Amino acid sequence: MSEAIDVRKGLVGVYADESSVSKVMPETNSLTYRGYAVQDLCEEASFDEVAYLLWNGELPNPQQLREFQAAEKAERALSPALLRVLRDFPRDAHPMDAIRTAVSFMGMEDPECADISDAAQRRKAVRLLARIPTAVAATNRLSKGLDPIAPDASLPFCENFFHMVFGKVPAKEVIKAFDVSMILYAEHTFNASTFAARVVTSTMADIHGAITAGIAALKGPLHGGANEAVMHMLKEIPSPEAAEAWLRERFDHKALVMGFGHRVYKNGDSRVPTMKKYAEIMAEVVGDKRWMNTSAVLAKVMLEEKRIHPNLDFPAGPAYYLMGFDIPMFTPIFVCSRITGWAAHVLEQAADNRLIRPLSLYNGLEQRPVVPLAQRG
Ligand SMILES: CC(=O)SCCNC(=O)CCNC(=O)[C@H](O)C(C)(C)COP(=O)(O)OP(=O)(O)OC[C@H]1O[C@@H](n2cnc3c(N)ncnc32)[C@H](O)[C@@H]1OP(=O)(O)O
Ligand SMILES: O=C([O-])CC(=O)C(=O)O
Repeated sequence: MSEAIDVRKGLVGVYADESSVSKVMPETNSLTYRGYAVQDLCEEASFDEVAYLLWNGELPNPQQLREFQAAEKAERALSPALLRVLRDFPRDAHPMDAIRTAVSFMGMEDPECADISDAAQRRKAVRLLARIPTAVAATNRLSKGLDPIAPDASLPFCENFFHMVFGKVPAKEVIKAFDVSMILYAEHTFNASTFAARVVTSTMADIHGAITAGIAALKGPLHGGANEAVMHMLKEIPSPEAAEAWLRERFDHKALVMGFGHRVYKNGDSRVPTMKKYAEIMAEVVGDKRWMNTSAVLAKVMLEEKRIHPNLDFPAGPAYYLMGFDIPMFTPIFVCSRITGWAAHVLEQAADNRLIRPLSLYNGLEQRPVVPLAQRG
């Protein structure tokens, strides 16, 4: 008799490979990037330092950081051809579809597109880190009938993003909250989008293909798309006082509550306390506590009734809203950050590659004869 085959739907609990990029420790609700606690990185480092860390394994010294920042700043501009393509996208296209297509186009334009050597992939990763925010900001402005704003190489990464979206740089508290969100979103082991990028890389395809796949996977509401869904949900709830009744109605319909639950963390997402702190700072800065008050009611009732904790998308959604971003930009902003984690995994996968190709347990019909077309009723 053959042994029972262990099918792990959703690959739950499966270790697909080893990785030294980050470590999720659900037993202590903690997360480290290359050995550093993520909340320490949020307080002591900037997003570009974290990008350097993820790609190089160590935090940069001041000289290394200056060189890394200079390389990123030099690559921010989009080509005239890409800008023309962005202008031709349907006005109502979802920005995630636009950015996925833009990254694919960047691949065709890149002179090193097909070169999958480690050195070339690293250079292309810098170009993607630099250009994706430009494409996200341009897409947002074009969707509103506004002209894109060119990147400003005199501005740091986060300041430049606000400049390209709004034409101005906000207060330092807002920049800090945004920078923290970028650090928290940067990397999270073998999540669905990172795994998609690794699968593509395992075929020896190029980094633009891997990142395009990552973006496609991130869009879904069970993954990165949840940060947009959270804000739509918060806006549907008339007031914090109405939140509990609204939620109980969702329970009656057995509906998913967006921004809650996680495949790995079952007792709380390591990143939530830090993001919540900065979302609350944003609520103070803007003078609007409604979203955080509504969020607090939802989190309390979800925990009491379902024992389910919020994930990072839950505080990130209102934080981005309070920063003034349009809701369809939230997941593209996640892309601007996660390009760092995806690229780190592309490099790691390629450095010790084996084609990723699992098995499926067939449960269809037994083999049968093909009936010629004329005899089929
Ligand atoms: C950055 C990120 O990608 S974080 C994730 C963002 N995604 C979301 O916020 C979407 C909402 N959450 C979910 O859909 C899920 O929690 C996921 C997809 C994140 C994780 O899914 P899984 O690991 O497969 O969790 P699983 O489905 O086993 O959940 C266990 C139970 O909790 C329930 N549950 C989990 N999350 C939620 C939720 N958000 N709302 C209501 N019920 C939930 C499930 O329905 C399931 O109930 P059951 O045992 O009665 O069937
Ligand atoms: O780890 C996951 O499955 C999803 C997640 O939180 C992330 O990608 O940041």
